[in-house]
Amino acid sequence: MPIVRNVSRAVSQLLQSSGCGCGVSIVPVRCIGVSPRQVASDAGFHSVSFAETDHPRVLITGGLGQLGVGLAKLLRKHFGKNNVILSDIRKPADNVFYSGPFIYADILDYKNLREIVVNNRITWLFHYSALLSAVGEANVPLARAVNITGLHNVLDIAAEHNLRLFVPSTIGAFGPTSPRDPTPDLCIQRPRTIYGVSKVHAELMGEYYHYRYGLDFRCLRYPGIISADSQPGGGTTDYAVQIFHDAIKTGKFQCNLKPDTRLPMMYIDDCLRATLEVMEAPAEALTMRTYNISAMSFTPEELAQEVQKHVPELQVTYSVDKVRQAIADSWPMNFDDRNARRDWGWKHDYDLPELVTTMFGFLGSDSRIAQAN
Ligand SMILES: NC(=O)c1ccc[n+]([C@@H]2O[C@H](COP(=O)([O-])OP(=O)(O)OC[C@H]3O[C@@H](n4cnc5c(N)ncnc54)[C@H](O)[C@@H]3O)[C@@H](O)[C@H]2O)c1
Ligand SMILES: C[C@@H](O)[C@H](N)C(=O)O
Repeated sequence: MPIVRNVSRAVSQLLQSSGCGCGVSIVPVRCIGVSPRQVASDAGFHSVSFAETDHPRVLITGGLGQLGVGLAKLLRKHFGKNNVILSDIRKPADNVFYSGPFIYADILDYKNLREIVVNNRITWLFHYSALLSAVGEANVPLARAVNITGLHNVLDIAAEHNLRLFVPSTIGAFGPTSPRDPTPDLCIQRPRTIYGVSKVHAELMGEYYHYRYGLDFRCLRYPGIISADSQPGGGTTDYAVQIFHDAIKTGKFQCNLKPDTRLPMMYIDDCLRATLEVMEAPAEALTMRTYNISAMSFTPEELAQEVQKHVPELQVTYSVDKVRQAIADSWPMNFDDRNARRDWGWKHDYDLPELVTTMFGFLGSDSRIAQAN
């Protein structure tokens, strides 16, 4: 009994002393072991010049998905090519492999991840590995492992090595009982997908580590992201990328959501710029550690009409995927991002017309538009 009392006294003292989130010295260090793996010595990022050390040393996990390669490109422009390491468990395409440092990193392998962070003196970590909403429902055990166990590894390593940590969340962190039009930063969050549950968990764990251990955790809830030169990884908002490819290739598009399904969306350049901006924001400016960010919101029907301004002969049909539709029906229709705009000056550049024009500019639709006219 006295032991229990002593322990609970110690815990309550700890909790009281760490409430401000500043300067807490205890971090969740896991048992130190010898890693069986070695980072390749020819990876090309060990010999940095002195000037390069002024910049953050960045690691991106899950970097070969829809967003990671673009993020690496943006960060390399700002911090230098060799200061940004892209990682994934997949094999990179030639152009990605030769554009800057790439390394194999499985976020479920704690020791390997720690070794990469230590050997490369990483100071900022962007944690992009995840299974998205639709693929997550198709393989719940894997989604749980990658999205939850993987996050635990990343959090511990980040806290142990004093990293600034970015973890993206999503509109999918809300559910049918959340206010949907608009959805504020702070409201009820009861998502019905393993993806959403894992992202709420990430938000809460990151904030807990911030207040408990002083971890510099930063998180943005992204809308559905639309990009031209990278493919989405199995989400509910994927249709909004596919329509552009199909419009150009076949002039026919079969949408897997109902025509009036309204969801928040964003062009990739806005999303990546927001990510860099929140990471660079002074800590004093951040009144919260998890922010909604918003740009536009549309339905498949509205997107199709805008696309048809560029490809008038596009034929759109609807064949609803029940799983994706149920997910979309539980997500926000509009996102309230006033806190991000107030605290660190978030401002989107792309609305729907600019998005569609930019996508066709990238995908080289000129010949098709010419044919249509
Ligand atoms: N793309 C969007 O519309 C969107 C919207 C909201 C939030 N997000 C979030 O942004 C992040 C990046 O999204 P994305 O669209 O690039 O995802 P994606 O599905 O395209 O890519 C995820 C990457 O994670 C990797 N991965 C899977 N298991 C791994 C493991 N064990 N170790 C290391 N890597 C592993 C995959 O190989 C893949 O390349 C995710 O966390 C996602 O939840 C994306
Ligand atoms: C919105 C988002 O997190 C992802 N694009 C998905 O649909 O799952």
